[in-house]
Amino acid sequence: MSAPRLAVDEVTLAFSGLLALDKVAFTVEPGSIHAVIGPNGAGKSSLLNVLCGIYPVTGGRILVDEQEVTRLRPDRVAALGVGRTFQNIVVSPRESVLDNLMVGRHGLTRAGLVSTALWLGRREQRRHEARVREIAEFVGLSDKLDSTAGRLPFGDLKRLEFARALCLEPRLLILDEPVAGLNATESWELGQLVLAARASLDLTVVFVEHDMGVVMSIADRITVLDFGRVVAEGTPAEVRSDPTVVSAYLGAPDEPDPDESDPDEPDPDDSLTAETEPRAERTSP
Ligand SMILES: Nc1ncnc2c1ncn2[C@@H]1O[C@H](COP(=O)(O)OP(=O)(O)OP(=O)(O)O)[C@@H](O)[C@H]1O
Repeated sequence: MSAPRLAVDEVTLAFSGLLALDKVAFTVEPGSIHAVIGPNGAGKSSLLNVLCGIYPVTGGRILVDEQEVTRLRPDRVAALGVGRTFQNIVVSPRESVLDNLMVGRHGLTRAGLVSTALWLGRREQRRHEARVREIAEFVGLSDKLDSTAGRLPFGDLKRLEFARALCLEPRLLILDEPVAGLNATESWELGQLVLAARASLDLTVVFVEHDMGVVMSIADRITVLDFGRVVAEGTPAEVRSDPTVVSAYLGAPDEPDPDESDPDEPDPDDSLTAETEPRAERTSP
């Protein structure tokens, strides 16, 4: 199955009076990488949660290709090929890397999560394990498969989260702050992995990220949220020069560095800096 189109159509999400999302609308073209950015509290995680069926929308529609997923349960959305990672790493710290990745396969089996350990026949288990090993190799974790997940360095944990989402064989991959907490080199490497996964696995990718170096270097298009509303949308070049975005979220661009040595590798200290401090409580949506 090929990479799907995602359509977010006037989606609204209210939490007892607070509009976390206010008629949010955008389209993600098949095979593209789409970033969602905005200040803290803008509604980015809420958006990812409605895309995955974790939060039921208050209004509007979400379509993956022609399939409306708006009111499907998270497991039904996942079964349609929507995989995701979470802002806070969710792995089983006492299990091995291999077992954590095998759990990522449960949605593809008839047995389901409860009986992951009792799965079907040995042949199917071997088939899943072979695929897990390929994915571990792809993300650079093949020599850590027997390690206990809780003992991994943070950079490997982020790769494990990413790999586990890939183990679902998603068509639409949703990443919540994939490089948060990583250093500049690790962030750049994970960004390159997202690009490689899109190319080799034929994925559509939606991700939330505060690291503007990564956003600007891997996103095809960017949607900017503020107070639950779309305030800008466009290519990285369009968004970084949009005065509304610059004043609401991005700092002013610096002068270009004439000594920049490798134009292919993004400067970890990208000239745009995102506001990541907590914002004052909103007064009106
Ligand atoms: N479960 C919830 N119950 C009530 N309010 C919520 C809930 N989840 C989010 N909110 C509120 O919805 C608004 C949007 O929050 P959300 O977490 O989506 O923002 P965000 O852009 O992801 O922020 P951050 O960058 O800090 O992760 C905030 O005002 C938040 O307090």
